Amino acid sequence: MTHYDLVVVGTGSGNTIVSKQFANWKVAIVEKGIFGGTCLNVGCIPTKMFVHTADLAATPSHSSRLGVDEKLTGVRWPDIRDRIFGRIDPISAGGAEYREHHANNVNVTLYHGTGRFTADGELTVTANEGGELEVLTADRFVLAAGSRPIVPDIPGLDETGFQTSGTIMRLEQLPSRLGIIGSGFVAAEFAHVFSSLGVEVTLIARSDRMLRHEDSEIAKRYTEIAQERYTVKLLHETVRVWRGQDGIVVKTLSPAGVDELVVDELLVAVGRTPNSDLLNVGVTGIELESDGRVVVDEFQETAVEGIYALGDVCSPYQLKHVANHEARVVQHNLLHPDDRIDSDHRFVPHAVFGSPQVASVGLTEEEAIEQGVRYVVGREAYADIAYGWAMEDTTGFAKILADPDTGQILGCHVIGPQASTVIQPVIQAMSFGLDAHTMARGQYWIHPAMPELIENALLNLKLKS
Ligand SMILES: Cc1cc2nc3c(=O)[nH]c(=O)nc-3n(C[C@H](O)[C@H](O)[C@H](O)COP(=O)(O)OP(=O)(O)OC[C@H]3O[C@@H](n4cnc5c(N)ncnc54)[C@H](O)[C@@H]3O)c2cc1C
Ligand SMILES: NC(=O)c1ccc[n+]([C@@H]2O[C@H](COP(=O)([O-])OP(=O)(O)OC[C@H]3O[C@@H](n4cnc5c(N)ncnc54)[C@H](O)[C@@H]3O)[C@@H](O)[C@H]2O)c1
Repeated sequence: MTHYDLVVVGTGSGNTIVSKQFANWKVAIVEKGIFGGTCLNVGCIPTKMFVHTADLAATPSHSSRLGVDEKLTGVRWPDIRDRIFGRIDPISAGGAEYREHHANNVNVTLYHGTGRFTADGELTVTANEGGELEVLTADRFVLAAGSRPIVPDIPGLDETGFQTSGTIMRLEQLPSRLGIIGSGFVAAEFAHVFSSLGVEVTLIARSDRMLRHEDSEIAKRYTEIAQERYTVKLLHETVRVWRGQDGIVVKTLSPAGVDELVVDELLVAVGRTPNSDLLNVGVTGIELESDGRVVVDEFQETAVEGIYALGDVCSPYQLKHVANHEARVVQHNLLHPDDRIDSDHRFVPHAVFGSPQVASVGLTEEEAIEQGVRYVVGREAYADIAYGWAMEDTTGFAKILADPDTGQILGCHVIGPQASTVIQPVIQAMSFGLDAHTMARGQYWIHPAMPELIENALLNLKLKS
C-alpha cells in the first residue's frame, strides 16, 4: 500500500491538473487505457481531422454551382487514417513518457491499470493483463474517468460485431456500405465523414429527426439536408442484427413496418455512459445520479470530502471544453482549499461538426416556452449576407433569442458554414452580460465577413427599446 497526497484517475482532462504547482505533492496518476483520454485519442481531435478531410472530399459535390467543375478521383483511406493517427499517437506516447521519465515529474507515478475503490479512501489498481498492481491511499482523489460508448441491448449485436467511435476511425479499409444506429453528435459527424469519402451511408434514427436536442428548427433543417446526402431512416427502431451472406443485416421496425438493411460495417452511436461503475464508488459514500454520473457540488467536490470529480464522469455536458474548465476549477480548489472557486456552467456552448455545421448556446425556443421565459427571436439567413452570396449558401441561418425588455441574449443557434466559429461572439456577449443592442451597434463588424450573420440577427430582434 502506498500513500499519496493526490491520486488522479484518468489522463484526459485529469492529466492537465498536475502542473508544476504540485511539485511538492506526491502524486499518482492512474490510466487504464491510452494516455490522453477520449478527446485526443478517439474523440474531438481525430474526428475533426477526418471532418476537415471529408469537407475537402465533398467540395466537388457543390463547387459546380459556382461554375467550378471538380471531380473527386480518389480517397486513400489508409493514407488519411495513418496521417491522422501518425500525428496523434506520438502525442499520446509523448504524454506518457513525460509523466514517467521527465525531471518535472519526479514526484509523479503513472500507473497503467484500472483503479477501483476497495474501501473508503483506498483505490486498488489492477493491471490490464490482470493482477493487482498496487493499493493506493491518498489525502485527495480526483475522479476524471470519463465515459464510454453505450452498447444498446439489441439482440445479435454482440455476436455480429460492431464499431463504436472508439474503433471506427482505425478501420483497415473503407467499407462500401455503413449503417449507423443513432442520430446525435457522433452519428451526424461520422455520417458526414464517411458519405463524403464515398461510402453508402444509412443512418437509423429512433426519433423523427436528427440532432433532436437542438432547437427544433435547426434539427429539422439539418435532417432535410442530411436526407439529400445519404439515407436517413427516421422513426426506425433496430430490433435485431445478424451476419448474413452479403454482410451485416440490420432489422428495423418503423410505423411503415419491418425493414432490413445490409451493410459492411455497423456503427453504434447512441450516447455515452459515465465510467463511475468501473470505479466502484459505492464503497466511498459518493453519490450517483440515476444515469451513473458522479454527483458533485459547485466546487466539483463529491459528497466525500477531498474527493473531486470532473468531466464526463460527472458532467451532463460530455464536452471537452467543459471537462477542461472543470479541471481548472479542481486544480485551483486543490491548491487553495480556503479560497475555492465555483464551476461556471451558465452558458455552455457546443457544436456539431457535420455538414453543415451546427452550433448552439443557451436556451432553445422550446426550452424558453417550457420555462415560461419571455423572448423575441431575431433571424438571419446566410443567403442574405454578402459572404453567403459568395458561397451561394441557401440553407444556413442563425436565430437569436433575447429578452424583449432588456435585450439580454438568451440563446443562439446557427446552422451553416463555420457555425462553430460564427457563434463565438454571442457566447462572449452572454458570458459578459452584453445586451443585444450594445453588441450589435457598439462595435464594428468586418464587412463582408460571416459574422455579419450575427450582427443582422441581432438587429432583427424586435426589442422594446
Ligand atoms: C467521437 C467523439 C467526438 C467528440 N468530439 C468532441 C468535440 O468536437 N468537442 C467537444 O467539446 N467534445 C467532443 N467529444 C467529447 C469529449 O471527447 C469528452 O467530453 C472529453 O474528452 C471528456 O474528457 P474527460 O477528461 O472527462 O474524460 P476522458 O478523456 O474520457 O478521460 C478519462 C480517462 O479515464 C480512463 N479511465 C476510466 N476509468 C478508469 C479507471 N477505473 N481507472 C483508470 N483509468 C480509467 C479512461 O481510459 C480515459 O483515458 C467527443 C467525444 C467523442 C466520443
Ligand atoms: N462535436 C462535439 O462536441 C461532439 C462530437 C461527438 C460526441 N460528442 C459528445 O459525446 C456524446 C455522445 O455522443 P453520441 O452521438 O453517442 O450521443 P448523443 O446523445 O449525441 O446522441 C445519441 C442519440 O442516440 C439516440 N438513441 C439512444 N438510444 C438509442 C437506441 N437504443 N437506438 C437508437 N437510437 C438511440 C438518442 O435518441 C440520441 O439521439 C455527446 O452527447 C457529446 O456530448 C461531442
